[in-house]
Amino acid sequence: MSSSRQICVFPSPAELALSLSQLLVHESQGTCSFRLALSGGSLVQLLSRELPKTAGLNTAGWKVAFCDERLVPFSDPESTYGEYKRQLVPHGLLSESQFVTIDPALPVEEAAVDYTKKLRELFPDDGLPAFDLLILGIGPDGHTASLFPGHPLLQVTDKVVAPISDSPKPPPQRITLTLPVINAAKTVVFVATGEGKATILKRILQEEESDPLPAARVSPVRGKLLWFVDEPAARELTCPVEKHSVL
Ligand SMILES: O=C(O)[C@H](O)[C@@H](O)[C@H](O)[C@H](O)COP(=O)(O)O
Repeated sequence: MSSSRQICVFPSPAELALSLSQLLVHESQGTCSFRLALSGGSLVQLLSRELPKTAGLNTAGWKVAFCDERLVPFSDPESTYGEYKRQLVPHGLLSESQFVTIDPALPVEEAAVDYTKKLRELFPDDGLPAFDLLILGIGPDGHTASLFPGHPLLQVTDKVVAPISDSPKPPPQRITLTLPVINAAKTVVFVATGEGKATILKRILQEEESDPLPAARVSPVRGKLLWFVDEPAARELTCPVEKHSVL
């Protein structure tokens, strides 16, 4: 478990989204290059509602990649990039060229290799890509990105991006950042809302299991780990948390 873990509890998803947007302003200000990786699921709506109205946000130097992506055409409602594009590009907040996207026409193994090359261009130095900020979600099974409990991908240490073709959460074919890349990030923020996440959140944050859930394996090597959760998701937690109210 990370020693610098910070658990921030918000009364509602709206307050959480406001704080997350302020974190993005804070982390990206004063840098000419800000490399961010986003997740799909409910995070898309949460960010898309809040970011366009966030004061002080300068996205000019942003490059936006994905913690995982579903191998479907961008026009498919299941495409994570497709959803962000539909929500954020019309506002002029980000342009299409700022996103680092998969090639959904490739077979899944080749899509992972192709995405690795694109990330290597984004991080020209040797070694593991170290994103400035990663935003992750969690599933009710404890998965994060497309790393699922008990799946062999949890053991992968020699790849930046891995393919998965048997994802228990549809669609089955996806690509995902591997754990070493997630743990190389400078800041990792988990976002979890709703009482459907309460039980798994307690397991992830409070129980030291011999075979930890994927989300419990996230512990940035040199970076910081933040949890942004709402009150229903935090309901079962008995560990120290910070209560925030920003509205
Ligand atoms: O492709 C995906 O589905 C996501 O990237 C996935 O990892 C998501 O972040 C979690 O499943 C949480 O999803 P919710 O926020 O919708 O519960």
